Formats: sequence, C-alpha cells, structure tokens
Amino acid sequence: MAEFSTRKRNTDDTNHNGKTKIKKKLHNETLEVVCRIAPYSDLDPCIIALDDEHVKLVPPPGVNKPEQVYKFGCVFDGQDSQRTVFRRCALDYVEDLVCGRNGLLFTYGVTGSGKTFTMTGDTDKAGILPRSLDVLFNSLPNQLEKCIFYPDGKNGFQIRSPSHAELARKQLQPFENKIAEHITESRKVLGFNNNMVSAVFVSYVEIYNEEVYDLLDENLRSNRLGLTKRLRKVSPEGPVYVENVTEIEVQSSDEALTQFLNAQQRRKVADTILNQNSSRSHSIFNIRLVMAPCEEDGRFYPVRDESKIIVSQLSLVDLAGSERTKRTENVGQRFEEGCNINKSLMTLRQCFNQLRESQRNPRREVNFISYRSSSLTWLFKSFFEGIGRIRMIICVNPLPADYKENITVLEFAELAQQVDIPEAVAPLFPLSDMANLPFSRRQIDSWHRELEQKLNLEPMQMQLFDPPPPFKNLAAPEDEETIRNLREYFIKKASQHQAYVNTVMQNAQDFSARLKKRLCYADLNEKRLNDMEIDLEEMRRYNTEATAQANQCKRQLNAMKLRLNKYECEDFVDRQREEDTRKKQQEMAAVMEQKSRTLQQAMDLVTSPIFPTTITTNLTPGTSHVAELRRQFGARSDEKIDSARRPPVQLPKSAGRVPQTNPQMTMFGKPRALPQVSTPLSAIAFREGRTGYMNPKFHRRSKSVGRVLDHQPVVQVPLGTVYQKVLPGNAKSTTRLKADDLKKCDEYLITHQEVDNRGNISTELVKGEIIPTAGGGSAVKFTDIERLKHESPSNF
Ligand SMILES: Nc1ncnc2c1ncn2[C@@H]1O[C@H](COP(=O)(O)OP(=O)(O)OP(=O)(O)O)[C@@H](O)[C@H]1O
Repeated sequence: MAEFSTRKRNTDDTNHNGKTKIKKKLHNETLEVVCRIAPYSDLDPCIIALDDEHVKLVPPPGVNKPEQVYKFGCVFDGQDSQRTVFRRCALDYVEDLVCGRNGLLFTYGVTGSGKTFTMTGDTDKAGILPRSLDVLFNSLPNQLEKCIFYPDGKNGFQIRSPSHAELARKQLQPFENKIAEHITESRKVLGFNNNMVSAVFVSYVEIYNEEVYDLLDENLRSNRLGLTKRLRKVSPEGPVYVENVTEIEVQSSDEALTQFLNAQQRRKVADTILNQNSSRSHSIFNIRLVMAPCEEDGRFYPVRDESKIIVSQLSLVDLAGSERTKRTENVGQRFEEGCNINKSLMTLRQCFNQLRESQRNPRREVNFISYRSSSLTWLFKSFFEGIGRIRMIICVNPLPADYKENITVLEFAELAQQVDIPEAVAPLFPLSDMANLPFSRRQIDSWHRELEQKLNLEPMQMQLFDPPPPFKNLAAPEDEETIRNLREYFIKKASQHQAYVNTVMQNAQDFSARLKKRLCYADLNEKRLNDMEIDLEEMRRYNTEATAQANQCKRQLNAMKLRLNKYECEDFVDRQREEDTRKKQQEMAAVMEQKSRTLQQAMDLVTSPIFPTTITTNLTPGTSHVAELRRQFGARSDEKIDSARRPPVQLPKSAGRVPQTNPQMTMFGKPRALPQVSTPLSAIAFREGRTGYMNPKFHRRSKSVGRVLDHQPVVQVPLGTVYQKVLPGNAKSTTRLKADDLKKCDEYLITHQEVDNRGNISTELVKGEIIPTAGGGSAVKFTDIERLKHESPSNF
C-alpha cells in the first residue's frame, strides 16, 4: 500500500534503498501567499502593484480611509502572463511531485477576480493545471503501461501481476484525443529517480453545498441524489481522503486534460451578476504520481511489494469566490450556494486564526482547530499538518466596486501569512541522490577541472615542498655556510612562493573573468530560451488560429462544393427535361402533321369533283368548285377581323343606315367579329326546295328537330331580290338576342349586311347549330355562310 502520502513520515524513516530519509521537520515555514491582480484599464484602480512583493490598497473616491500596503511572496499584475504565473507559482510544485513531495496550490478571491482563469485558463491562455500536466509528462522517463498499478479505494495503490494487468488493459476504452491543439509547456523538471517506474492517476472532486461529488464519475448527472462521497481517514493520524473516488490512469497530458474537460462539464457553474461563468463549488483536481522501484532482474516492471510504492500528490484547488449577497443579488438556489461558499471560506479563515493562536500559545492545553466544520478544511487538514507544501494564490480585481471585498481578501492573506505550517517532508529524492545529474552539475565539474588545470597546483606544490638542504646544529660558528645556504634556499622558496601566489591570483582572476563571461552567456542563453519559448507559444497560438481558419475555409469550401454539385444536378435535370419536352413537341408535331395530312386527304376526298356539284352562282364567278369554296372559307375563317378596325362604310343614300358590324356569338354572351365569307347561296336553294346541292359536312341527319332562331339586324336594307330565305313556320325572329331564345332553339341564323367602298351591298346569312355547354349555357357552332351580293350598275 502507498505509504508516502497516506502517513506522515518520521525522521528515522528509511526509504526503499535503505538510505536514511531526509529529516522531516527542520523548522516551520509560513504558508506562502502570492497575489495576482486582474487586468484593469479604467480610472481609480483600488489595488496597485508597487513592486514584485507589495501592493497598495487605494480607497475609491469618496471613501475616507487610509491607503494600505500589503506584502506578499510575489505579486503579479495584469501584464504578467499565464506562463510567468505558472513558472513562479507552480513549476517548483511539479518538481516536488516528481521528487516525491506533496503540494497543495489553491486560488482564493472574490467572485470574478480570475481564480478559474489562473488555475485553468482558456484555450489561448492555458493556466496552471494544463501547464503542470505538460511539465509532469515531459519529466517522466519511465512511464509504465497502464493497469499495472491500481487504486485500492482507500487512498492507496496495489500492483497487478503482468497477466492481470494485460487482462485489465484489454477492458480499457482506447483513448480518443479530443483536445484541440493547445499551448504546451516544453519545460522539464529534474529529480525523477531513474531506478523507479511510474504511473500517473488523476481524480477530480467538487465540494458543492458542503457535499463532496466525484466529477469523474460518469453517473454524475444533474440529479445528484445519493451520489455524494464521504471523507475518510485510513487511521486517526492519516490524511483525509475521498472514499472510493474515481482515479483514472493517464499517460499523457492530453489524456489527463480530456478527463478534466469531460468532468468540468459536470461542475456546478452559473451565470451571476458579477461573473457569467461563476464557480458555485470548490473544485479539487488531484494529480497522483505512483512510483515503485524496478524489478531487480532488470525487467521494466515494479517490484511486487506494495510497501515500496511511493505516491506523491499535487492538489490544484479552485475555490469558489466569496460574494456579498447584496452585490450579487442572488436569490433561491444561487443564494443558498453563496451562503455555503461563504461559510466554508469563513471556516478556512477561522482555522487559520486558530492555527495562528495555537502557534502563538503552544502551551495552551486545548489547541482545537475546527477543521471538521467544513468539508473543505477537513480535506485540507493533512496539508496544514505538514503532509506537503501549501501555496495560496490570492486573486484580486482592482475594480473600485470590489474595494470592500478586497479588504477582506487582503486581510485574510495577511492572516494566512502569519500561520506557520510545519515544514513539509523534504523531497524523497534530493538532488545528491539523483540518478540523472543535471547538466549544470556536469558543467560545474568541468569548470572545476579547468580551474585545477589553470592553477597548475601540482608542479608548484612539488617545488614548494622540495626538501630543504641538510643542515646540522645551526648554533656552531662553522655553520655559517649552512645558514647562508638555508637563507638562500628560503629566499628562493619565498620568491617561488610569491610567483606561485601571483600565478594563482592571476589564474583566479582569469578564471573569475571566464566564469563571469560564462554566467553572462548562461543568462543570455536563458533569456534567449525564454524569448524563444514566448515566440513558440505565440507561434503555436497563431498556428492554432490559422488551423481554425483553415478548417473554417475547408468547411466553407466543402459547403460550396456541395451547393455547386446540387446546382449542377438541378441543371442536368432541367436540361434533361427540356430535351424530353423538345422530343415530345417533335413527336406531337409529327403526329399533328400526320393528322393534318390525313385531314387534307379527307378534305380532298370530300371536295373531289366526283361529288355532285350543282352549285350555280352568279355572284362569284370561277368558284363553282366546292373545294375552291372550302379553300376560300378556310382562309377567311382563320382571320379574326376586328370590326372596330374596319374602314368606315360608305352607304349609298338609298340604302339607308346599315350597321357596320353585327356581333355574333360563339359562346352566348361573348361577342365576336363576323368573318367575311363569300359563299354561294346553295343552302338557301337547298332550303327552298329541300333538294339540290347538299354539303355533307354541314348536313344534319336529324330533321325532326329544328326550331330556327332568326337573328335580324335592327335596321335591314330591303333589297327585294329573287333569293329570299325560307324559314320553317315555327322559326323565331329576334333583333335582341336573349339566353332563353338560344335555349329554346336548335338552329341559328343571323343576317348581316355590309357595304363596301364602292357602295355594293352584300347580305350574309350565317348559319349555325346551337349546342348546350357544360356550364349550363348555350353556344353557337357556325356551320355555313351564304352570301348574296348586290352590286350597283354604276360600278360596271
Ligand atoms: N489575469 C487575467 N487576465 C485576463 N483575463 C482575466 C484575468 N483574470 C480574470 N480574467 C477574466 O475575468 C473573467 C472572470 O474570471 P474567472 O471566471 O476566472 O473568475 P473567478 O474568480 O473564477 O470567479 P468565480 O469565483 O465566480 O468563479 C474571465 O472572463 C477571465 O477571462
């Protein structure tokens, strides 16, 4: 079972290598608080960053209070990027994580002050959480396959056998990367022990209305009834953990982020007056790094001994914002949420107060800290007792309207900085233990070697420690010679020493200059690297934007292609239809032509000379042939003569007044111009004697019916010719046609007189059949015209 995070280590604990662990509590350290000021470009900001460590609280106009200065571990203003905040506030926590030390990082502030922005960020401006994941996965060289470690539900981990792990892997859903390209941190941290293998697990819980919910639980829907999780302790001294929380094993930053984003959709956020996307709960994202030593036979598999498992944890907490109901104007559910948020934040403040008091008066018998008063403080308890490092990021908004809330936040920050947190256990793998030496260490070693070479110590030392010449008792007078020798010897040695010292000094100076130069280069390179990373981020952002635009263009292009395709199809169908119509027209024209040929043949037959042609006409000489008569009739009947356009008729004085036109009826009620037809009076002759020429086309077979309607002009020119029309006795005469008249008769005869410009009068008898129409009216179908033309002798 995992030991590292579940219990506080004792000073005399030994790690799995048998080496003595680092001393646990050297001294207490205060909780580190940093401050981040949200961007503000308006007048009268109520908070101003003075330098990297101080902020000034300025009362807005009209508020009579003194300005106050607060000190923090670090201050970020609106210009500071997410990257800067991450590197200063979280990078060392990731380093701790890979070294086996726990960390708790949380944001605190008024609603809308940028807590979620700092912790999570957005696609363009990734916050601490995605960046921490990136750096963590950049820094883990020995990641195991999935399913070898598994959580036991009690804050610990177990190891599966290879076959069980294989089986479990088969049941896993393959990971589908849904993360759009995002800004990634390319940094690595050092400290991972190369003798260990590792796996990463993430869990995500929220404390909403004092209840704990598992956000990675797929069953967590809007109805959360019965889905709360309990906070438990393995032992009275052990850390508090969420019982049976879902811990998902992840192998890349993208996979962890996918899980986070899926869970984020289940988090309680709401639109409030002060923040469109206000967190209504405290959220805790835990990254747990599980490590165990490798098998001794060199296999890439952890030793099957649970006591050797080491778990370190980084908790990233986004607290809900404190809010004043008066400003938020929340009611109902939002109001209740606000009360619970404020209550848990109050308890946090209370705990800090109690911790400070108990640290100030350690001799007091009862040092009760009310951790249990809220789920949040209960969960944080282990950290306040030294299970890991704690850092709080205070987020403030310089809006003048936030002045009062900001005072509370800054006072809380001040209080927090006075709280002594027992120093967290040191990293499990201190630098000296590191399997992979940092490059800078190697560089320093090489500098040492170079220095030794430069100083050239050994030959000098050899010279320095040349044995002095042998001498006896220097007190005797005969020893003068020896003394002289010795004196020369030491003078020589002194000058040699001086030369040596000078060389050493010279070399030291040279070395110092070179070192300075190299450090400058190192600084320069660091700066260049930073600039390049900034450029890289910028380029990635452009790239993301460009990719998004390119994708949009692609989508538009595809849509246009689809439209074009549709239009082309429609056009093709139209052309096809036109072709079909044309073909049909051609076919119909062919049929019509065929029909008219047949008709022509019939007409030719009818008008052929073998038919009796006893017509005698003295009015149209040369037209005795019926076919000719038909031709004339057909030609004339096609013309629609508008009576209104006809030239005015010149009436002879004797002729009296003759109507120019006589309206005829094709369909009763619709006047139509009379066709001018020249026809011999064959029909009249026929009627006179009921014998003679009969046009079979106009012949009525039934003679039983036949009431004739004789339609006379109002004024008729009496001509008194020999040819007079003979009508049956029951014929009805009228000058004003009525509908009833048509209904009562079967045949229709209209008399029409016309005068040409020479004064010749022609009388036309137009004959027709009266037929009923579908609409209940009557229509006249003209069947024959007979014309009597009366010419004046003066025209001869
Ligand atoms: N430093 C910053 N730079 C750019 N935008 C910021 C910054 N701080 C906050 N914002 C913007 O302010 C708005 C509110 O921020 P955020 O949602 O993070 O507030 P919050 O403190 O989490 O609020 P709540 O407690 O209600 O959830 C967001 O649109 C965010 O993008």
